[in-house]
Amino acid sequence: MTKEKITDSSRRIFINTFVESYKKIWPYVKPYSFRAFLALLVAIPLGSLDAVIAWFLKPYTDNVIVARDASFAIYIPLLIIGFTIVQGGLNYFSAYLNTWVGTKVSTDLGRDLYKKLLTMDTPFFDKENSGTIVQRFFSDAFNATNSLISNLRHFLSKTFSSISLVVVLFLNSWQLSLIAVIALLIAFLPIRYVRKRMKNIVNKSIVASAEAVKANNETHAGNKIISAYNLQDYQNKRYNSIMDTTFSLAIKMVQTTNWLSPVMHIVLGIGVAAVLFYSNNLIVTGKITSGNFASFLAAMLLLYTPIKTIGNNVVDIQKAFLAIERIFEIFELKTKITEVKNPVELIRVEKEISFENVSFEYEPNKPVLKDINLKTEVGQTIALVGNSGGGKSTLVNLIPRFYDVQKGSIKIDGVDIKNIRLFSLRNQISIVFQDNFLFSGTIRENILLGKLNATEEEINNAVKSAHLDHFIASLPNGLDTVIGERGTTLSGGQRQRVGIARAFIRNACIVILDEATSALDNKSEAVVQKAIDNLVKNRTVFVIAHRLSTVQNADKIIVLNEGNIVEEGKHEELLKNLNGPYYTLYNAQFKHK
Ligand SMILES: Nc1ncnc2c1ncn2[C@@H]1O[C@H](COP(=O)(O)OP(=O)(O)OP(=O)(O)O)[C@@H](O)[C@H]1O
Repeated sequence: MTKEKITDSSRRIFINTFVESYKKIWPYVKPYSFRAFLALLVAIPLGSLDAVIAWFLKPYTDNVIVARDASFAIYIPLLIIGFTIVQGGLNYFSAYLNTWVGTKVSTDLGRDLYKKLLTMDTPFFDKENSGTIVQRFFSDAFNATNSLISNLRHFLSKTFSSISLVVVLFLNSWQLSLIAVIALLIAFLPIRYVRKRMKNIVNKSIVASAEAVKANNETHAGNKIISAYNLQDYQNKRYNSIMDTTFSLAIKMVQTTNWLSPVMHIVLGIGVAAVLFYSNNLIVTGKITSGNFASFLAAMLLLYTPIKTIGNNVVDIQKAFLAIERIFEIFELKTKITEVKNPVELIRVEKEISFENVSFEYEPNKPVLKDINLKTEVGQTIALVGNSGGGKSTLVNLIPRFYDVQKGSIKIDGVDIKNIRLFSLRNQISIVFQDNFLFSGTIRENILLGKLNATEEEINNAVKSAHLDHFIASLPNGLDTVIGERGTTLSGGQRQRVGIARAFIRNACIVILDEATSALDNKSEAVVQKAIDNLVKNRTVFVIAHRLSTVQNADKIIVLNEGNIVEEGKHEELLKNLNGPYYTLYNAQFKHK
């Protein structure tokens, strides 16, 4: 490709991105287009007023300085006061309008980004770290729109200021103006070369600041491990290395962009020198008056500030556009878990849930479940046991479609769950994990998450069934007691029972218990087990438990090792097979006890 072609295509890319970015952000500006338009209009007189001083110098020089006619100068103080008041008022109005529109746009964008985040699926959250999510779904949107709006405001007023000053230049002398304009154009040339290099640095900076946010999040979540293992120095070193990267990227950015200003300064300086050199001839031959020259020079010098500001603004606007590109990339993110057209509504499970030749892998060619066939009738309890990493959690995670099977299918009453409306499928499932996530807020709010419109009676019922009633009665604020973030002010058993109450109030026909009692001591386990017994009554249950004592009453026990069902049956039947994996597991637990 020739040099011109490269230049031409990079210019096209720049203009296209500019237009594309605007097209994308337009729906967000549209509802406020009147104010946005007004803000734009205000920028015209605000910028153009800069030229008044320069233009004024011509009659002033010709009348007062050259012709010595003082009467002309009488109104000047009044004019200056009036002019300043108008410009001050316009400045305030422009800042107000721009901030109003900008903040509206950025908060609307923030709302939509959060809405998008809520639609993302488990495979997405497995892949993205918390820092990247904060950065991409939150910080980027606010920084980009705020920077865009404020830079755009200055860009507009300074552009109008430049245009009006250029008009003054031409009104005074077209010959000198040509020299000045050529100098300005040359000064602007380097701007577009900067963009490509910036993009790379900006992308790296985003990764670095996402790492910093992640490190802060992990320090909060893992504070006990950090204290217990004296990891302060270790964490500090890791954080320092992130900060070093941030610093070197910031410097790289300065090196990439900050040469623009001095280069423009030098080119414009050469322009002023050329104008002065040529103007001697024009004045001597009487082609321009002294007033023309004074006004021209003032306009040219005044032009330097807005042009320089525009240079910086363009760099910042480009940064904002790069951020906007990234924001709109988020809106285009596709989830792996999708819904078919016209999905079936799941009202309740009537007959059975079946796994038919189900195979699954998180990563290509690393099968986690291999050709699983499994059937459970409604109201039955299926227990999953087996070696660690055998695929038990993975298997139950497939039922609410946290992940989709790659081969085979899971069916509810003969309907593939991929054909069921996701909302209705999940509405029929209550899950209790080993570590139930509790949200900041009150105990009541956390229980209500299972069913937002539950009645007081339903809440009390859930509390009783989860064996939480005595504990709640002992609290001064009862159900309205505020628990810390993630429920840190509760014990493990209490947290678990709040999770069970939440699952209970949902009243779903499928219950999944993923090691719901594994983290508890025997005493807490006994209470939680009672709560679980209430939860699973008359429902179809999948239970994963390491303690085999808790699964002895299951209708069917499945032993899952390395992704294969290696044995299945009732407890007593399985124990008869003295060479079988269940017997080995059972024996191992009793020997440990
Ligand atoms: N999100 C994930 N991404 C990639 N691999 C995963 C993911 N979750 C689990 N795995 C892998 O899948 C395999 C099965 O894990 P799974 O959690 O289903 O086993 P498990 O039988 O429940 O184990 P445990 O009894 O220890 O909880 C493991 O090798 C694990 O490393």
